[in-house]
Amino acid sequence: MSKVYRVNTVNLLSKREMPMIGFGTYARKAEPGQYRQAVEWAIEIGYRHIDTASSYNNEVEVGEGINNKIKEGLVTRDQLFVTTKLWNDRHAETEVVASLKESLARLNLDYVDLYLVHWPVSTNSKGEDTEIDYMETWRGMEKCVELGLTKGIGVSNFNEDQLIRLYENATIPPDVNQIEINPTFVQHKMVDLCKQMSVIPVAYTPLGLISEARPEFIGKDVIKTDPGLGALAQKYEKTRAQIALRYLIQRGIPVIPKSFTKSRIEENLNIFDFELTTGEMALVESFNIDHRCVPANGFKGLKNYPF
Ligand SMILES: NC(=O)C1=CN([C@@H]2O[C@H](COP(=O)(O)OP(=O)(O)OC[C@H]3O[C@@H](n4cnc5c(N)ncnc54)[C@H](OP(=O)(O)O)[C@@H]3O)[C@@H](O)[C@H]2O)C=CC1
Ligand SMILES: O=C1CO[C@H](CO)[C@@H](O)[C@@H]1O
Repeated sequence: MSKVYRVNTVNLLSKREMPMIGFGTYARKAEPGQYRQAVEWAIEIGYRHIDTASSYNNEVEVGEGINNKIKEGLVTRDQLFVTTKLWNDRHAETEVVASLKESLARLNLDYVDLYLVHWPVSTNSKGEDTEIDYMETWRGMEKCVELGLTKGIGVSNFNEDQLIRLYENATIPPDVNQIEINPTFVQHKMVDLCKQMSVIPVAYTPLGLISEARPEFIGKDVIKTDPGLGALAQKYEKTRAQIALRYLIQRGIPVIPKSFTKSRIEENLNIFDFELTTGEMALVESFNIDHRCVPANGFKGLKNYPF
C-alpha cells in the first residue's frame, strides 16, 4: 500500500476548493502515451488537481488518464479538479465557448473546474496581433460559467495593471492568476495584489532553476549547488525540489509541478509533513534573482504583452 498524502486546499471566489498541489502536464516533447501514463501515476499517487491547456496538444491523453482512473473506481469526477486554458487565437467573444467545448470533447469530460485565459495577448493562427481586448474575451469566459461548461474562470500571465482592470470590470471575478513563481522569481508584489483581491496566485514552473530542465542559467543558478540549502534539505530528509515547493505552499501559493518520472511525481507530492521556520523561508528567498524562466519572448511586441 503506498503512502496516503494529505493535501491542503484553498477556497476560490467561485466557492470551490482547489487542492494546493496540482499536476502540471506541459512538455516540449513526449512519447505517445506518456501524458496518459503520467496522469494515471499522478492520480494513483494522490494528486487530485490536473493542469492542462489546449495549446499543450495533450488534452486527449490527459482525459484518457483521468477517465481510466474514474472507470477503475479509484476516484470520482467530483473528487478531481481539472484546469484547461484558452489559447490566444480564440479570444473573440464568440470563439470562447466553442473553444472550451472542443477542449471538453478532447478531454471527454462534461465540465472543467477552471478555465483560464492562457495569455492576455490575442493573435490570429499565424501569431499576428489581433488586439482583441481581454475584457471582450472575459465576457465569453463568463458565458462558459453560465452554460455550466466550467465551474470557475481565471487568467494566466496577466500583469498587475491587466489584473486590476479585469477585476474592476468583471461580472464574475477571476478565481486565479496562474503565473511563474519559484525561489529565484518570488513575485511578492503580484502575490500581494492577488491576495488583496482574494484572487489565488497559482505557481507555474514552481521548481524554477532547481529543475534539471533549466540548464540555461549555469553560473548564476547557485540554488542547485548551495551547501546551505543542501543542509536545509538534509535536515528534513527532503530534496531541493521539495524545499522549493514547500516554500511556495507556506506562502499560501498552490503549485503545479510537472514530471514524467514516477518517483519525482511522488516526491513532489510528499511535502506536507514538515514545516520551514521563518529563518528557513528567508534562506530560500535569498536565492531570488528575479529571473523569469518563461519570458515568452515570442510575444514581445504584441499589444498586451504582459512583462
Ligand atoms: N500558464 C502558463 O503559461 C504556464 C503553465 N505551466 C504549467 O505549469 C506546469 C509546471 O511548469 P514547468 O514549466 O513544467 O516546470 P516545473 O517547475 O514543474 O519543472 C518541470 C521539469 O522539472 C523536472 N522535475 C520534476 N520534478 C523534479 C524533481 N523533484 N527534481 C528535479 N527535477 C524535477 C521535470 O523532469 P521530468 O519530467 O523528466 O521528471 C521537468 O523537466 C506545466 O507543466 C504547466 O502545466 C508552465 C509554464 C507556463
Ligand atoms: O503554458 C505554457 C507552457 O510552457 C510554455 C513554455 O515554457 C509556455 O509558453 C506556455 O505558456
